[in-house]
Amino acid sequence: MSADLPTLPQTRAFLDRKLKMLIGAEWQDAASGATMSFRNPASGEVLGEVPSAAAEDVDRAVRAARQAFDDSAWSRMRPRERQNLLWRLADLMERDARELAELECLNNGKSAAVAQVMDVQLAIDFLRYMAGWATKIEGSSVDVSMPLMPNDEFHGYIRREAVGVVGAIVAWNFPLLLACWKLGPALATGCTVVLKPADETPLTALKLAELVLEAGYPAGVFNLVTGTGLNAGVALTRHPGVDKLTFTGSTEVGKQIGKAAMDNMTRVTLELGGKSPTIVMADADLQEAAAGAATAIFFNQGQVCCAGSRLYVHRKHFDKVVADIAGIANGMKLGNGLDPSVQMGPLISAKQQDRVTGYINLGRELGATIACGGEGFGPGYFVKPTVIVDVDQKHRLVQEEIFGPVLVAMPFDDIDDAVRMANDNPYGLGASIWSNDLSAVHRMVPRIKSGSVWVNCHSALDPALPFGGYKLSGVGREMGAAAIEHYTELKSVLIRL
Ligand SMILES: NC(=O)C1=CN([C@@H]2O[C@H](COP(=O)(O)OP(=O)(O)OC[C@H]3O[C@@H](n4cnc5c(N)ncnc54)[C@H](O)[C@@H]3O)[C@@H](O)[C@H]2O)C=CC1
Ligand SMILES: CCCCCC(=O)O
Repeated sequence: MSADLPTLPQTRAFLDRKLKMLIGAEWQDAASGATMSFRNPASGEVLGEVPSAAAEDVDRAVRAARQAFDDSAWSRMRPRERQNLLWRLADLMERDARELAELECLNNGKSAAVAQVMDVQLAIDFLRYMAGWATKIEGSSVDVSMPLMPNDEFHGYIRREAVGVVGAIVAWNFPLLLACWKLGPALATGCTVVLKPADETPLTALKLAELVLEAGYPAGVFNLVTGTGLNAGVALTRHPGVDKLTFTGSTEVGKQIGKAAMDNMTRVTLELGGKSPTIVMADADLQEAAAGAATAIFFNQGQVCCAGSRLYVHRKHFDKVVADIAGIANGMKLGNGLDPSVQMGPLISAKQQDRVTGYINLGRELGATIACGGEGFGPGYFVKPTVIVDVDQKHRLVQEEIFGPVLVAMPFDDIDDAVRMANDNPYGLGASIWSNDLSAVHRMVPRIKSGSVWVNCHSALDPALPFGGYKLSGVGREMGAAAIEHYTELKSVLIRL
């Protein structure tokens, strides 16, 4: 075990127990007895192991979710009770916020201090927002008539009903937050859930499962299967008993899931990759913009779907802004996320470290200039915060998601140039504009092809604002009223009086 272990005894106790999946009311091993280990990215050491579910385990979980949805205390529960349960779950997460943050830090590498005020708090706030929605899922009535029955009277109305059994598959960059983005609307609308966390990061999902039971949810409402994407993930995606799939991860896998879902006409929402531009205009507050652009790419080690991984700066400020960001990068303290003074942790895995350093080396081969950082190191899976210049729009570094602390930077000459370059990318998740010229900003916002646009900030999220992408960045939205629509079906009712 790593020497950098958590401060809370309950966190250590959690790590020391035998971790099992939650299917129905029981904590279970995989039927085959198969297990898979997960690591502490800060040291590379094995942290523990969980069951590695196969199709038969996923089938048991889906059946438990179906049973709970079709005929249980849950299916008879009224919206106010669903509201109160979600609020109680949020309260329990708040009680155990530090433990959740330490588990996330140990399993993902991110700062425990940041995880507590960002990942855990955003998840708590979102569940409370969704608790409010439980009692506000409304239909509507409409005056209808039938031309072929002119003398008859009718009453028409529209019901919004829970979609059913939800299969949720999430990634490793925000394990708890992504799980709660799926769990919140599902539980608010009366659905039931089978969650598969990422192979690398099962810990906070397991703790969440414990809190769901402690909150008082009936058995089978929330089921947790741990396992690999190719085994448990594929089985869940293809299971005919799943009414809706919700996925966060790579665009490559998202496409596979979307295609598989259509075989069963399973409803599907996909929150995928990104290559979001940060645009620093001629009138920007340059110190604020440089600090904001650095945070936009280096927060969470750049492992953020909407990270500001492309920087476009008005030509007259380009050299200064790049130099300021490089200065911030060179001054960052990298290390174990349990140390509150650490500003950047490791990447999630050796595979991810190799992927990111591979892109940096590709930049060198293509003649780009490494303005700062540019290398990985261990033990653990660290990559220094890196800024790359002397690239052009068609570079793979500019067109492809790197998903690490690597920023590519280019100058632009006018607003049209900036908009064209920002949109010249297969992704469309987020974008930020740094300017105090409201006319220019309001002219640009409608022209930017992305699901979120931030002004003088980046990656700022609120439960009420839908989050999701244009183009290769996904289908559908997380959060907001839009999420309620994705977890419900509409039913039209017409009664001849
Ligand atoms: N948009 C985002 O938030 C994220 C984007 N990514 C991108 O994906 C790249 C690769 O990261 P990975 O961890 O490999 O992401 P991934 O997309 O392969 O894995 C995400 C989740 O999908 C599951 N999965 C994998 N293959 C599956 C399949 N065929 N069917 C069903 N489930 C499957 C995994 O077990 C995990 O739970 C990253 O470098 C990054 O570019 C990765 C994570 C999050
Ligand atoms: C706080 C930002 C969360 C972004 C969610 C994602 O990377 O999938």
